[in-house]
Parts: sequence; C-alpha cells; structure tokens
Amino acid sequence: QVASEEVQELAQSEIPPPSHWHPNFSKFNYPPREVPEDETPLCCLSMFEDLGFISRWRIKRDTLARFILMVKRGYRNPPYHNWMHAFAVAHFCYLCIKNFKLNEYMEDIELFALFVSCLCHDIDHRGTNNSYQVASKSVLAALYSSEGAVLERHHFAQTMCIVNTEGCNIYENLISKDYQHVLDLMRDIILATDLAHHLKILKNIEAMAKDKFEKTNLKHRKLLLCLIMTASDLSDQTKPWDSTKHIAALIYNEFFSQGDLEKSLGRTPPEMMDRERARIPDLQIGFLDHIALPVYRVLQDLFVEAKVVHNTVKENHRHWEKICALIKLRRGGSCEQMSYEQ
Ligand SMILES: Cc1nc2ccc(C(=O)N[C@]34C[C@H]5C[C@H](C[C@H](C5)C3)C4)cc2n2c(-c3ccccc3Cl)nnc12
Ligand SMILES: [Mg+2]
Ligand SMILES: [Zn+2]
Repeated sequence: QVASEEVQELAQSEIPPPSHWHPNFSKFNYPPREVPEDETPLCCLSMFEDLGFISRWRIKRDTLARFILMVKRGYRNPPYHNWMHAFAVAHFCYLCIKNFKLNEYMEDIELFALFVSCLCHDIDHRGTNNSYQVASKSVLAALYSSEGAVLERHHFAQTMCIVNTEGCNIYENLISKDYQHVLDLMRDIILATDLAHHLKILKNIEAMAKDKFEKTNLKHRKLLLCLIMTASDLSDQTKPWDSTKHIAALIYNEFFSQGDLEKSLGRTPPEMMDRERARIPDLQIGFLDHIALPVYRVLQDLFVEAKVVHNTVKENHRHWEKICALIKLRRGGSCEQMSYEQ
C-alpha cells in the first residue's frame, strides 16, 4: 500500500554515500535519530549499497524501494516502538558490520538476513508488551501465546506478508537454497528480540566469548547473530546522554500508557508500567545493570572496537546514578519521580 510515485522517486534517486548523511555516519557516536524521518528510506538505500547487498544479492532497485517503504508503512506510531526505532536499530547493525568487520565472522547471507531483520523486527508493534497481549486476550495472544514470544512471532509474520507481496520480494533473485535459508535466519533473529529469550541464552553467549569464536561453528554464529540483534535493539543506550534521556521519556510514555490500559482492565500493572509507582532513574539503573551492560560488556569481550560503545553505556549509567543521588538529597529516602532535567 505505497504510492507508486513514492516508489519510483526512491527507486530512481541516486544513492548517496554514507558521508552524505554526516562525516561520522559510520562511527558509533553518530546518533541515527538525527536523520530526518522523510529521508530515512533513502538513508536505508545508502546502507544497503554501502554493505554491498544490492549487487551481492542482485536486488532490483524498484523492488528494494517498494520493500523499504512497505516496511516503514508497516510500523504504527506508539511513542517508542515506531519506524524511527527500527531505523536506529538497523543503523547500529550497519555500524557493527562495518566496524567489527563481521564478514570475517559470519556468512554473507547471515549478515544480509541480520540487517533486514533489524528493519523489520518490530513491525506493527502496538506499544504494549507480550504479557499485555496475554492479559488482554488480544488477537495476537490467541494466535501465538502457546509458544510465547507473541509479538515477535507477529513481527515475523508481518515481515513474511511484505516479502510475499508483489514487487516487494528483495530475495527474488536468490537461488532456492539461499531463499529458504534467509527466511529461516530472519525468523530466528526476529524471535531472538524477545528479551526473555536473550536472558535465556546470555550465559551461552558469555561462554562463547570466553572461548575462541569459531567461524565454522554454527552455534557460535547463531549466538553472535542474537547478540548483535539485541545490542542493536538496545543501541539507544549507547548514544550520548541527551539522546538516552529523551529515549527514556519515550519508553516510559509507552510503558505508562500500557499501565493505564491494564488498570482499565481492573489489573495492577508491574511497577515499571505504573505511572503512580514507577521511579524512572531506579528502573533505568536496574535495566542497565541487569540487561544492557552485560550485552555491551560481552560485545567488548568479542570486539575491541566495542569498547567505546560499552564506555558510553557506563557513562549513561553514571548519569542516572547522579540523578538518583540528587533526588535522595532533595527528598531524603529513595528516588521518586520528579523532573530530572539537569
Ligand atoms: C530503556 C529500556 N528500558 C527497558 C526496561 C524494561 C524492559 C523489559 O522488557 N524488561 C523485561 C524484564 C523481565 C525479563 C524480560 C521480560 C519482562 C520481564 C520485561 C524483559 C525493556 C526496556 N527497553 C527496551 C526493550 C528491548 C526489547 C524489547 C522491548 C523493550 Cl521495551 N529497549 N530499551 C529499553
Ligand atoms: Mg520487539
Ligand atoms: Zn525493538
């Protein structure tokens, strides 16, 4: 459902080099959310081209243009889980492929599947999480709750709908073996974006990082795909404080709206979703300690170039600690909700 003029305009425009977007576009300190939303489809073309995917996989320009616009249109507009999140996630994946030289660790088709999965991984997200699907007896829960990862199964199903839409199949020129392989990879990668799944395999990822990574070991490559996917999904935490602070506002805006919905169902939402009870600095410190920091610590164990990324996350953690200390000073007792503009 994208206008053919829009497709033709994107398909016929010259693909700019990365430097066109910003001198630091391919560096970890570049914040992708600075790209104006209406230029993000062309920016995606720049990343596909710079990664060599257009020639390697013989992707037709108008097919790629239609695919990108369909994926972008597939996102709704909740505060956080919208197209700009997916675009930022894909950009971080692009940075990993280039800066970690992932082509020396993974097969070409795995990197292709990974980058496309980043763009598609949250398609049609409603701004509510898996437990809310089950609690609200949503259509998605009816479809997928028996296997868990309800939302992630839906994001993959929506992605397959787009791939199977006339003129959108960017995999149309792959030989049949590669065709099936890239779809299987996308399924595994998108399902891996369920943080509950990530927490289940984190020990295996850390063990793999302790050993020597073996490119010939399929288990190692699968774990690495999941790690890069999660690191990309959380990559707003790797950007300078101003951006991270703004993202926290978007995330809690989305969480608190879900909490309001849960209350309207007569249920008590978890504290992190309850605008009356949540203490954002405490919650952010907890999220960084238990989920984000272990991801970028193990990423740095695997890739020395990730040191700068891990350091920025630690820096952001220190910012939240300072805010907590400030609140304790002013209010005595624990961190309560208050405006924390510094
Ligand atoms: C800043 C920030 N804070 C976040 C705080 C909390 C959670 C979160 O889902 N926590 C858990 C905590 C336990 C074990 C599992 C399942 C549930 C119970 C809920 C995860 C996510 C957060 N998150 C994400 C993010 C990443 C992937 C999917 C969805 C989201 Cl929202 N991206 N950025 C952030
Ligand atoms: Mg998701
Ligand atoms: Zn996401």
